[in-house]
Amino acid sequence: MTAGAPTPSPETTAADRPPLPDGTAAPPPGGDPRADAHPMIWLASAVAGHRRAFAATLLSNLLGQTAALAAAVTGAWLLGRTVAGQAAPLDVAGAVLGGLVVVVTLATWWEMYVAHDLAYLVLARLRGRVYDALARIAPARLLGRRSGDLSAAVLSDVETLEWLFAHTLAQLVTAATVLVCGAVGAALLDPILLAVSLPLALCVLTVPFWLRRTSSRHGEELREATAELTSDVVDTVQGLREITAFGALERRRDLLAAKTRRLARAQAANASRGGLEAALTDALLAVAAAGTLLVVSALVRSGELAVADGPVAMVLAAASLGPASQVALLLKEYGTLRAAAGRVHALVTAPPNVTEPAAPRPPLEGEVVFEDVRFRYTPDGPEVLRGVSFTVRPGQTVALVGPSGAGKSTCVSLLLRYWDPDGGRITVGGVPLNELADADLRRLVTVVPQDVHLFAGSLAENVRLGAPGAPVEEALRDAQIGPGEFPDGLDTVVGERGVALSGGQRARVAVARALAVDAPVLVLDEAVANLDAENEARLAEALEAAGAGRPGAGGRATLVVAHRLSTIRRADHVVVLEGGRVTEQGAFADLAADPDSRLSWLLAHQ
Ligand SMILES: Nc1ncnc2c1ncn2[C@@H]1O[C@H](COP(=O)(O)OP(=O)(O)OP(=O)(O)O)[C@@H](O)[C@H]1O
Repeated sequence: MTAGAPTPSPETTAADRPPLPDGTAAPPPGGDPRADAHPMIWLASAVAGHRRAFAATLLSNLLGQTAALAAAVTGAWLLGRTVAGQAAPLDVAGAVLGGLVVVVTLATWWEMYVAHDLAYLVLARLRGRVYDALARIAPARLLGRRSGDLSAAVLSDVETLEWLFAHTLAQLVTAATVLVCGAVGAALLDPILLAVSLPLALCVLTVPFWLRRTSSRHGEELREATAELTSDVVDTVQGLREITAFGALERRRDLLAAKTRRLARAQAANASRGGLEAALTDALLAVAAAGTLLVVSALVRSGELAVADGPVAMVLAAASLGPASQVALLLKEYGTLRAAAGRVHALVTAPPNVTEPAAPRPPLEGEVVFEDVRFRYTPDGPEVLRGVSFTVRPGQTVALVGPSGAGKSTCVSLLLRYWDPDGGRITVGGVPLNELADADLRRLVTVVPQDVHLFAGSLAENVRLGAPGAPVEEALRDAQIGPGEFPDGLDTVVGERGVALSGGQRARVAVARALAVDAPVLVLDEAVANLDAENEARLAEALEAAGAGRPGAGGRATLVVAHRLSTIRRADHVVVLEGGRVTEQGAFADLAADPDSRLSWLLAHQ
C-alpha cells in the first residue's frame, strides 16, 4: 500500500530552502559550497544577495560623508578669504553651506534607515540558516551543548553581526573614499601638508592590531561568560521547583553570583582594553591635528601657502583623520565579530547527522522491521545495539522490554532516524529509512517521547504540532482527555514546558499529539510512566482501539518501550532486549508462563 505519491519534502525542494548569503538557492543541507571560505568572507558575501540595499547604504553613507567634507571645506574657504581680507560671496557660500547641511541631515537619516534595513534582511536569512542547521544536526550533535550556549549562537552571535552589516562594510568603503579625496585635495595645494597627518592617520589604523590577540581573547571570554551565565539562569528558572524542594536556593544563588562576577571581570577587562585603544587613538589624532596646524602655519609664514588657503589646507589635510579614527573603531570590533562569525559559520556548515537520499523512494505503509541492527554512539564508544532483529506488524503492539541501558530508547531513536545504524537496516513497508525523504518518514512514524516537551501556547497548538490541520477534539478523545479536564478547553494555555499540567495530563497531551498525525507507525517511549494505573489502562485501551481502527491500513503498528507489567501484558508480542541483544521474544503468555524465561526473571526483579 502506498502512503501517497513521492512528494518531495520541503527539505528536499531547492526552491523552499532558504537561499545562501548571495541569494542563490541553497544546496542540500550541509552542502554549502562556501563551507571552506574564511568565516568573515563567507559572512561578507551575505550582502551579495541584497545588492540594492547595500548600494543604498553605500550611497547614503558616501553622500553624508562627502557633503560633510564639502561643508567643512566651504566654511574654511569662507574663513580664509575673510581673514585675508578678500571679497567673500557670503550669500552664495551661505546657500551652499545650508544646502550641504540639509544633504548631510537627509543622508544621515537615510543611511540609518537603509543600513539597518540591510542588516535585518541579512540577519533574518542568517537566523533561518542557523535554525536549519540546528534542525539538521539535532538531536545528535546538540546533546553535549547547553541551551544557553545554543541561544547565544542563535541570538546574540547573529545580533553581533548586525554591526558588521549595518555599520562596517559600507562605512569602510566611504572612509577610504573620504580619505583619498582629502589627501588628493591637500596634495594639490601642497604635498607637504600631508607630511604629518597621513602617516599618523595610517598609524591610527594600526592601533587595533597592536592589541589584536588580547582583543580576540577578551571577545571570546566575554561571550563564554555571557553564555555560561545565560545557561545557568535558564537552568535555575527551569529547575526552580527542584532547587526549592532540595533547599539548594542559597548554593544556586552563590553559583549565579560567581558566574556574574566572572562576566563582570570579562566586561571590565574588555572595557579597559577598549579604553586603552581609544586613548591611544585619541592621542595620535591630537598629535596629528596639532602637527598639521604647525605645518600649515609654517607654510603660510614662509609664503608657500596663501593666507586665504590656510583654513582649507588645514581641513583637507586633517580630513584623513576622521575616516582613520572611524575605521579604527570598526577594526576594534573585529575580534568580537570574528568570534561571532566563526561560531555562526561553524554551526551553519556543520555536517548533517543523517543525509537525505537524492532520489527518495515512495513511502509504503507496512511492517516495521529491524534487521540485525548494530549501532554505537561514537566511533570509539561501546556497541550499544549488537544485531537487533524484530518485526512490528500493522495492527500489532510490540513491547520492547529490558533492563536500564539495554538499548530500548536507542532503538526508538534509530526508528525516528536521529542516527543511522552502523550495520543492518530498519525498514518500514520494506523501504529502508535512509531511502525515505525526511518529511515522508515523519508522516509514517510518530512518537510519544520519554521526555514530553510541551510548548508555551494553547492545548490545540500543542496537539497540532505535527499536523496543523488535524481534528484536535478527535485526537484528545482518543487519548482519553475529557472536554471538561481543561478550564478553557482547546484554548487552555498549557504553559512553557507544560508546567500548568499534571504529569499524567502532559503524557496524554503528548499521546494526542502523536495520534493527531495519524501515522501508521506509533512509538511510545515509556510515555505512560506518569499515569496512575487507572489512567494507564484507559489510555492503553484507547490506543488499542485507535491502532486497530486505523482505516484502510490494517491498523497501526505500535512499538512500546514498556516497564510496567500491565503494559507488557497488553502487547501482542514481547521483545526482550539485554545488553544490546534480543535475548528472547514471543507472546506474553508464553514467555510469562515459562519460569526460566528472561521475561519472568525481569518481571520478578522489577
Ligand atoms: N547520546 C548518547 N551518547 C552516548 N551513549 C549513549 C547515548 N544515549 C544512550 N547511550 C548509552 O547507550 C546505552 C543504551 O541506552 P538506552 O537509553 O538506549 O537504554 P534504555 O534501555 O532505553 O535504558 P532506560 O530503560 O534506562 O531508558 C546506555 O549504555 C547508554 O549509556
